[in-house]
Amino acid sequence: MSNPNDPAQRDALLAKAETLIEALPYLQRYAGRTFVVKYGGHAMGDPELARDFAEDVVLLKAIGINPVVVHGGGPQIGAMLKKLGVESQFIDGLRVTDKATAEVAEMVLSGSINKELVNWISGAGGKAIGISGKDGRMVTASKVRRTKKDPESNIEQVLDLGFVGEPELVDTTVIDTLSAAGMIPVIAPIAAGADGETYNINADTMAGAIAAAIGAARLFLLTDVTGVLDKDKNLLTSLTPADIDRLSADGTIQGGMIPKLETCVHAVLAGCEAAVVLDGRVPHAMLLEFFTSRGAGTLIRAG
Ligand SMILES: Nc1ncnc2c1ncn2[C@@H]1O[C@H](COP(=O)(O)OP(=O)(O)O)[C@@H](O)[C@H]1O
Ligand SMILES: CC(=O)N[C@@H](CCC(=O)OP(=O)(O)O)C(=O)O
Repeated sequence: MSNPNDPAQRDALLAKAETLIEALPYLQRYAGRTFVVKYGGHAMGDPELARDFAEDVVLLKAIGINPVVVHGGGPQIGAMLKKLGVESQFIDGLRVTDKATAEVAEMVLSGSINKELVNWISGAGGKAIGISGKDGRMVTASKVRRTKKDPESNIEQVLDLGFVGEPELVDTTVIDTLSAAGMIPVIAPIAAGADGETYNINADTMAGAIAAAIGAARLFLLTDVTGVLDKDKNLLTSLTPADIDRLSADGTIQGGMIPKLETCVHAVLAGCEAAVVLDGRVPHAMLLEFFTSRGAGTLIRAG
């Protein structure tokens, strides 16, 4: 039992009090606002990290901030496809998705992973509700179109990624209703298109579109690196959309970091105050980033 009168314990308890006081301006500024948090598939493998993450989300809710969780599950979809003997191809960090792959993606994301995360949050004392973009017609997806210049002919080629979608319309009614009722929405990155087809959406893209539609105070993208790194692997602590254009053009940003930063730019240009790419391997990464003045990861602002 903690005893503030015990000189041996006093310093540690005072340090705890100071940490809480350090958080006070942030609590005052962000009470009633929404934070969209993207939890990546890589981070889900570690039960201790999952428990820490769930506790952070529940703590945010308890202090009056509305967390909205969007989850990934790329490695888990990959593992299931492997069991089924299906190989995946990625273009610019996006999984080329035929009809059968879309079915597997929906099963893994909306089924097992979504409910696992709901369970972690319930275990930490929160009331989480698992949904996908299909529920309440929250997200209407459109088919992603990508082009690439053929290096020999210099002709622009259209790449077909199949049922890979991006959020075209976001109706936040379901999120607003759940949040106002004291619940924590946990969202799988699957949505229907206006054509009625099921689309597989990159989880970062889904999170950014939702953050943009809500006008979130923060978009947190938890991943498996310390943040955005330069060519010498040094952490870039803050970036603007112009910096990101430059880093994309010179090849510093690759693979999964491409949709992540495209999403951040989209969100901050649409009114989300700031997006942060941070290391989900660090226990309580989100709380440390937000409630202390030390900050971690890469902060992206409109300019
Ligand atoms: N400039 C960069 N800085 C940091 N990571 C980068 C960069 N360019 C590419 N990456 C890659 O992006 C990965 C993160 O994206 P991704 O694998 O999609 O993560 P998640 O599953 O968390 O969404 C990193 O592990 C790293 O390999
Ligand atoms: C189109 C596309 O690439 N969709 C992703 C959806 C899951 C995801 O984004 O998961 P992570 O955040 O864990 O990578 C996929 O199929 O892997």
